[in-house]
Amino acid sequence: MGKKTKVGKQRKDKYYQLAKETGYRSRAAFKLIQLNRKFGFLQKSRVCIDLCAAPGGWMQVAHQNMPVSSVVIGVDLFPIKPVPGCIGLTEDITTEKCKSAIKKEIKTWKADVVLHDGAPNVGLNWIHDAYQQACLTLSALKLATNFLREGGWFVTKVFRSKDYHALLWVLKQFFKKVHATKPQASRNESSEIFVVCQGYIAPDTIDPKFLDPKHVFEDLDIVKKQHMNILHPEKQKKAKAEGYLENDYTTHHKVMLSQFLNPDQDPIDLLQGCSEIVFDDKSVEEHPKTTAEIKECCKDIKVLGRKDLKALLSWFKQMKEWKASQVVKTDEKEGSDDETKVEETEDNEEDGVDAEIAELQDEERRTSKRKRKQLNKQRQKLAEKMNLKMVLKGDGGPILESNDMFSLSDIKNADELARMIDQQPDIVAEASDDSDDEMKVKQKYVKYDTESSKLDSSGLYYKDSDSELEMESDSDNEQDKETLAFSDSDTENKKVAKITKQNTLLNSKVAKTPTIPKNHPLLTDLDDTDPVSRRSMKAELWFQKDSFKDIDEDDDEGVDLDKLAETYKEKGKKVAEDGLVDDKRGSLKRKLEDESSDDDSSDSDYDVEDNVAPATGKAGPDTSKKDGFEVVSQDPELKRLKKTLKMDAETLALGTMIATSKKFKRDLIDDAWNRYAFNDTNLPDWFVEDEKKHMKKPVVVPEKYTEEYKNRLQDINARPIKKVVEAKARKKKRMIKKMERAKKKVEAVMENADMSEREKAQQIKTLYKKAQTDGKKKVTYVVAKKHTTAKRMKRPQGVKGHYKVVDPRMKKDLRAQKSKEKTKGRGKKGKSAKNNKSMPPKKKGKKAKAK
Ligand SMILES: C[S@@+](CC[C@H](N)C(=O)[O-])C[C@H]1O[C@@H](n2cnc3c(N)ncnc32)[C@H](O)[C@@H]1O
Repeated sequence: MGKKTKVGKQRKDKYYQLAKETGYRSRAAFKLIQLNRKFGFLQKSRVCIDLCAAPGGWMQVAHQNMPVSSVVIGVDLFPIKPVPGCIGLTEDITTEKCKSAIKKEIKTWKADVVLHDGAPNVGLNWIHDAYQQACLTLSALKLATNFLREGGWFVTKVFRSKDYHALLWVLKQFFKKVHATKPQASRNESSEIFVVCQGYIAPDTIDPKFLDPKHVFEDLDIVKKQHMNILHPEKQKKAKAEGYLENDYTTHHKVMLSQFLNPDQDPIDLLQGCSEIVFDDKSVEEHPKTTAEIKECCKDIKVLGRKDLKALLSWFKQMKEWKASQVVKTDEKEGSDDETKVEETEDNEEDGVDAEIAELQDEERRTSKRKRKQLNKQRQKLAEKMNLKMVLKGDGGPILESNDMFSLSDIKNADELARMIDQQPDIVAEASDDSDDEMKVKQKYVKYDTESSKLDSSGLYYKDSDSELEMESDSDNEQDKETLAFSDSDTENKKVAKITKQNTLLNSKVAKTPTIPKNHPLLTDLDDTDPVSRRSMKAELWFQKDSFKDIDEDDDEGVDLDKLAETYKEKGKKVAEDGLVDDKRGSLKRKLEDESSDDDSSDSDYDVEDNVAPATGKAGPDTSKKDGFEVVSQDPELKRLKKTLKMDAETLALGTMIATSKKFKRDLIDDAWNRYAFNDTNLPDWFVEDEKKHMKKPVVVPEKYTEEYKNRLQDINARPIKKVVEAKARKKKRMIKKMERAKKKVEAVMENADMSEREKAQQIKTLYKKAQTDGKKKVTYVVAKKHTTAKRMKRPQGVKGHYKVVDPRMKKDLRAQKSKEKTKGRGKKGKSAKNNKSMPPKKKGKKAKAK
């Protein structure tokens, strides 16, 4: 199109704009970019000839994509404005002169790729233009055959016209693979397509007919062309002097239509020697598909063109099929009359059976679906309950507890209970370690039904066989726990409320079924106010700890300190593992608090009737015994003690030493008393204080013992708290998601053919940059100079990015506010409240809002 500068509105599409922006000389450049992206022919090419190259868009693309110092020769009717690193020739590609001009430039080299985007000066009519273009392509191919190396590429523009297939056929003779494609940059309304030919065969000699438009585009059928041999034109089949067939002395041969419609006959073979087709079948002749045109074609086969022959062949095919269907129909009709009746009855019977089977199958499917649904529902419920710790693993829950198994109304006293335990094979009772005369029964495991569900040492049910369901719900449990822990949504709360309600109802149902008299001997008041029993209970509680379990009375008299240190290490480890050392704060205090709250909850789990220590290993000490039962009392004093007790490394070490060595313990107690201790009352405060300081021998815990605890506590304290870890994990997750989103966007950008590489790179950079920031703009606050308003201030030196100019007053105010927040709550409550009241409310100015 060279100098043709007519630019219609329609031409100014996005590729036009893009070409302007990116500096390509023509929008056609994007077509080559897209073709090259698909086939990658430029990357490995060293020599490229671009035919019809003006204004040079393809030359630019070729130069950019080929290796450095490659040769690009552009040829056009019109002079090409020099493209850096490329050679431009002004020649007509259809001439011999052009060939020698290229030869001059290319010397002895061979081209790796020949491009052709030629469009002749057109305008007469479309058919003429298309033909001209096809001829130009043949000329380009001719040049390509001169300069291409073996295995080289030829890329050409072709218009879809009647000559398209002929052209494609010729191209296929010269190249191993021929791909026809229409790049995005090519307008849809344009009939141009691009043919990428791969792997030039490079024949030694080429029959000039292949490159002669007159011959290639002649209206002759492909069968004829196939006699042409591209590699060995001399071997082309010459028409043999076959002579006449016997009794056949004419060149005009009539063939009956029925012969063509014979399924065993190949119509192409028949067509070879046929001059006229005679209709001998009325039904075919009258068939709607037998058009007047077909009838006309049948009259003289020798004058038919490719198109007509094709139409004729397809008509034969259709007629053959129609004929075959006709035959089948008549056969069916004949046979069907006799068999219809028999078949009908059989069919009816079969249908009935089928329907029945289908119905049964349906029913079965529905039942199994219902069952599955129910099972899923049960599983879900169980998982929810487990989540709320209403039921523990394997806990059948209160529903399973049968009244006849353990009914308080049936048991009047401890003897009765003992008797019942003896009678009930399901209940396994274990006698207490202290074999008192009184019956102290610690029910450790209670089988409460034949399904072997048991109570574990902590009084919780478990099942012997871990069913699949349990395994699932267990894992679900872990997951759901987290969900519940972080979920504060209404639905979750409602769910929890609903389940709790259900459970309460169930509990109450079980508990309320038997009517128990109020003055039942097993019902005891938990609030034991007797201080003596409380103290003894405390002591009992203390000595029930695990640490004292393995201690024999006087076994450790002669224990040496080294041995003690070893034991201490072992024990220390166990203590830490057991969670005596709080793994979050490094303080035992919280752990103890948790324990005490657990106690609370477990206490509250029992109804009044359940005051009887119900088979829990954690049963309290036997302080008050009624009818031989241990009574667990709530001990507020102990709770207070636990709460206030601060366990540092030294105390923990001391505790372990006490627990492991009787001697050490006795010495410690001995040292706490002296002969001057009289337990006097009403002493002055200063004296009491002094006594505390000086009247006891200070306990020295060897440093090496405390060290380990210190280290452990340090480790624990160094750990970030759970909420921080969670927040960090959430942040990380957000970042990962962001990056994934950015990646997707980057992929989209990479696939965008409308953008240049540079634009893509820029956009990708910004996308990643944006993904890496946490979305908050970093704002630098700059304090305004005196007598300058914020608006007037220019960007101060050294300040990059987003900045805000703030008033100096505001800065001071904010600082004051911060320090006030820090000191909030210090001092006496009453006093601060008073002060707050007396302080005037702070004004909320615009400046404060700005922050
Ligand atoms: C569509 S333009 C080529 C655009 C070119 N590929 C580019 O990217 O800038 C077609 C070119 O074919 C050229 N052309 C047409 N007939 C030609 C011929 N016989 N010999 C050489 N060039 C010819 C025209 O001058 C016109 O510049």
